[in-house]
Amino acid sequence: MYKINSYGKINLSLDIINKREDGYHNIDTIMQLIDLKDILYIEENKFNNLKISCNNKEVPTDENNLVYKAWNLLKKYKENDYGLNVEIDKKIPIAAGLAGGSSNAAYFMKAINDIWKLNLSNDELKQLGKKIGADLPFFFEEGTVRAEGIGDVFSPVKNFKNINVLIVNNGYKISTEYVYKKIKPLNKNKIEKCIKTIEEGKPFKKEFYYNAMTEISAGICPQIHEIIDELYSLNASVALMSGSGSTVFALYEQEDGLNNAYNKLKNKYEFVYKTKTL
Ligand SMILES: C[C@@](CO)(OP(=O)(O)O)[C@H](O)COP(=O)(O)OP(=O)(O)OC[C@H]1O[C@@H](n2ccc(N)nc2=O)[C@H](O)[C@@H]1O
Ligand SMILES: Nc1ncnc2c1ncn2[C@@H]1O[C@H](COP(=O)(O)OP(=O)(O)O)[C@@H](O)[C@H]1O
Repeated sequence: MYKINSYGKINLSLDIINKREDGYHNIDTIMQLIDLKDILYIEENKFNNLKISCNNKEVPTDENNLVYKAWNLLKKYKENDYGLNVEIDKKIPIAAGLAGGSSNAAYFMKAINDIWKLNLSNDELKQLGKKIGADLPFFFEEGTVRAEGIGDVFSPVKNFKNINVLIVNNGYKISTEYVYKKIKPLNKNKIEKCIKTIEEGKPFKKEFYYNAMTEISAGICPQIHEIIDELYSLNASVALMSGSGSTVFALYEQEDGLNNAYNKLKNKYEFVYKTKTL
């Protein structure tokens, strides 16, 4: 049995640059790995197939699961007749802007590459992952990176690890596709300023953190604005929606500020987690 951590991500800032010929959008974002994680339990079976189980009944366990899509991409590289049973212990809220599904698929790909010695390079895995979703390539980079293109062209950012993060999600699921369909590219070119303020370190300057998707997602889930305001009233240094939402994350420079906000909100919203950047 192999036990694999499958970490989530937040977008420390997100800009939409323009719409591409292929219908996707060029984005400019700072992606940050966080210690909020699912756990994948993987073991071989003798049936040359993939069996997925999950403690969250809202996660599909058929070919719609992104792990299944990863299996379909990788199985042609294996030189054995074994299959795999994958149990997903789901902690990351679904359709939340935290890329839980993409993370599961990416960490599954890394694990199988190692377990079955497929000898695929990180870049080959990244290119395969991109076929499953635009968020997958990030999980072959990890840490803190600037992502452009559809989210697959990376440049380094000074690492931003071990920062206190409060994750607040009211359980409202938002379709990424819906938000991208509604959004007008803004290209506010604010990412450079956010990178600069990250490189300067603390104190965090909230005016430089920005998510171009917030207004669209808050249009269908107004509570996003309420949660942001509430987090600022609880002394968050930064409070911002992650990705297409509905998750809002807050950065706290001090542990006691984080603990105070957590204790005030933990019984008010469906998912409230204390975590750290990785
Ligand atoms: C918004 C972001 C920001 O990190 O994250 P989430 O909120 O999903 O976590 C990502 O761009 C989400 O990436 P991901 O969720 O993998 O998107 P995909 O499954 O590849 O695409 C879902 C749909 O979103 C649109 N899409 C996605 C990525 C992109 N750069 N441009 C797009 O227009 C496309 O219409 C696509 O059909
Ligand atoms: N392993 C998985 N974990 C979570 N959601 C998954 C998974 N595989 C497929 N899905 C589907 O993907 C959608 C949400 O994916 P997720 O990565 O959680 O969203 P987001 O990218 O917004 O964080 C949901 O519709 C869910 O049914």
